[in-house]
Amino acid sequence: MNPDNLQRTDRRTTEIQFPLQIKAVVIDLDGTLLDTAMDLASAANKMLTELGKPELPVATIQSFIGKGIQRLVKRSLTNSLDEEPDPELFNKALPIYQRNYHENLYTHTRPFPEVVEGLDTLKKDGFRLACITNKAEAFTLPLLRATNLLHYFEMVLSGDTLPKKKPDPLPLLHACNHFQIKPYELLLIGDSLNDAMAARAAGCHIFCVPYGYNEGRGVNELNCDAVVSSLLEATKLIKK
Ligand SMILES: O=C(O)COP(=O)(O)O
Ligand SMILES: [Mg+2]
Repeated sequence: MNPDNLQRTDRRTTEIQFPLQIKAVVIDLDGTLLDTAMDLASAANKMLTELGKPELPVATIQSFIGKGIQRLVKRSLTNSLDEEPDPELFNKALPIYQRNYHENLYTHTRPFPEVVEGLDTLKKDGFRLACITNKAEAFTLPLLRATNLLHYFEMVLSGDTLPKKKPDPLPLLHACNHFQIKPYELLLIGDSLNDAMAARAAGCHIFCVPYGYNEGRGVNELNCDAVVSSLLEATKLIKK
């Protein structure tokens, strides 16, 4: 085992006691609340077709999800995680992507299993709830409304709501300020390295679900307090 893992295991068993005492729960959208990959991938492939480029496998595009729509478009254009496309091509591609995604925002998108049951339980148990996503607000709000999840959340912070998005801690610190709580009284439930890094940087707790989108990084690699099979499972590890 590498020393980093040893340190992490040690920190978990000595400092973390379950059930965790917290006041608010913040939940990631893509890959945690909603299974959006199919609709995100179809919009990317329609964009590629309109630009005369070959389509990509859905699994490839799924591995590009995590850092917002602009990054997803860049990754789809270059078929790589980090390469920058020609700026002119990107400027042409972005509105094509946005139009296609708007047209089919929730054709296949559904909540993952036990999301609704988990949110009902969190609400019944009296936790304050927010959604924090890297997705642009123009897509976030219609999607949460269409899937009947919007009413659970006191606050929704999208990728373009604040000057910085996850993995920056700003959205989580903004939520702590809104709820008037300390960072350690807030739990983020997410699916990716962006969530884990944001939570650690803010000093919040973090649980990860294993079924989401993680840019090719297995959930066990992430520095989180627990891996939970669903939102409903998460409710068993926390108390007010
Ligand atoms: O829009 C993305 O790329 C990811 O969004 P998320 O933060 O809800 O996972
Ligand atoms: Mg996510």
